Amino acid sequence: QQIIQVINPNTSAAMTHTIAQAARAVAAPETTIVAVCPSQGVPSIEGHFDEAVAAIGVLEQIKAGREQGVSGHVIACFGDPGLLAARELASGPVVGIAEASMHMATLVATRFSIVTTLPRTVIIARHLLRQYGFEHHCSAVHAIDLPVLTLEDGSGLAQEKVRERCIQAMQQDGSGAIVLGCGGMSNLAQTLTRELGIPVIDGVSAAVKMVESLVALGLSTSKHGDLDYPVQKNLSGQFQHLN
Ligand SMILES: NC(=O)NC1=NC(=O)NC1=O
Repeated sequence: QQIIQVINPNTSAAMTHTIAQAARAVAAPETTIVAVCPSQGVPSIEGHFDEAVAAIGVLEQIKAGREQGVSGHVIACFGDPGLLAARELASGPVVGIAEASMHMATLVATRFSIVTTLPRTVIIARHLLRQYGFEHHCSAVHAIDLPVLTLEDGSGLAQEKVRERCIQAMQQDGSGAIVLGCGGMSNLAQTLTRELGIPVIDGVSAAVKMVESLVALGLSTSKHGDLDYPVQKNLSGQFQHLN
């Protein structure tokens, strides 16, 4: 038995539920998924400011998960907010859904496209492609030009826009795979893969299986060097609970 903590870095309960369902759909029988989100922070993450605010909530959840003895962690926002800080704090493996989906895409295609939410989050995806070394694997990054929380408004409009953008990417980009660029899209991958006949990859499920693999291989975050636990010091005020 093992527990994998899946953190939705935004405070939307509906999106946490969507993410939890996608994680549980692929988790191994011996894996228990614990889905959480910060008690305070941003309702959705749509830029650099939101990511900075959300990162503190991610670290709070990582600390709580480590104290509960979880085997590993998933950061379920396409910006992978707080990823390296989370790896310092965690003892188990920490995988972000952007890096997980990008890695998976490179294993099934020579080029992939990304379909994300607002145009301004395109730059965040581009920063991650460079940081992870996948720039030359990614043909294009598209945005549905709708706010993140429209994915949870029940209208189906955002889901239809994702489908349209995936079809465009398949026809125009010369990509063999498509990466869904938002945790809130995690329930669309299977249907779109079947309908479009192209691997459409969700980062939540990819990250859950990568954490399971790391645990199975006995691999956890290296504490040799820059991902060692944070230097002990006295955090003050509202950050005391992170000590
Ligand atoms: N590109 C994105 O839409 N990132 C995200 N913002 C959120 O609040 N969750 C995501 O996955």
